[in-house]
Amino acid sequence: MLELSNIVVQYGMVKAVRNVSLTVGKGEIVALLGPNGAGKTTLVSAAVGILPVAAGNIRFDGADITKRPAESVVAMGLTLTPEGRRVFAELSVADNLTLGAATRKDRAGVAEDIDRYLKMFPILGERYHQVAKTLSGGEQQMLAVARSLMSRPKLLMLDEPSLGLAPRIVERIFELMIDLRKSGLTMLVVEQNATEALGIADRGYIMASGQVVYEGNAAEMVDSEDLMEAYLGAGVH
Ligand SMILES: Nc1ncnc2c1ncn2[C@@H]1O[C@H](COP(=O)(O)OP(=O)(O)OP(=O)(O)O)[C@@H](O)[C@H]1O
Repeated sequence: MLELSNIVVQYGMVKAVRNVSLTVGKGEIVALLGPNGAGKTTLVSAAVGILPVAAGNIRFDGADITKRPAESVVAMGLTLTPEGRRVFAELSVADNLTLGAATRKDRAGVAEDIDRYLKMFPILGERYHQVAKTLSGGEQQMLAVARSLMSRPKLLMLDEPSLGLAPRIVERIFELMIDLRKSGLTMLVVEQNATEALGIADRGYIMASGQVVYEGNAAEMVDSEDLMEAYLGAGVH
């Protein structure tokens, strides 16, 4: 469904992503792991058109999207929930959700989806008219995910969805990903919680210093203590 080939992304003269190739098949959950500064956020930002690629090719759902602007990529069904619970802080939960559907024209479908996601995230229903900045960290992350889902993605990329959240909320986020997969969503998840991410993923990639240093079957990766130790060190819980 998504095919990144030999991607290079630069900040000025610095190559943050160096020749990375990665694929996500329909229905898969793929985990993208690696230490701080490895280039994971840069890679997913480039994949959705937020950052330009200096070289390489991006294909999504049969089309070349390498040079497409971000809005057009979202409209095609490839959406990123960025790192750091980025919601519109001054807007209500309701407005955040509606804005998530900005690329859609089917009003009735949007209303149905709001109902659906309020059922999936009951806390957002309780806080429906509250401004987002008054929500707890976990609630804001739920809102960020729900807002992304409002664009009706075929493939959702989640950048560190569990970052800074209490263990109980982290567990809830991972359960949610399992539910979303059952509903047919394909996902790429960037995570520091390597063990948990590989626990729900089919395959995993490990990046270090801008490159993919390992890729493999998630169950085999999580069982390999040497691998986890070598590449992920303190990131392993
Ligand atoms: N806007 C920027 N300008 C210059 N350098 C940047 C910028 N954003 C990131 N970098 C650099 O690019 C490299 C990759 O950063 P990136 O945020 O993609 O890593 P990451 O794997 O997502 O890390 P983390 O797990 O800490 O979020 C780092 O060396 C970082 O300092």
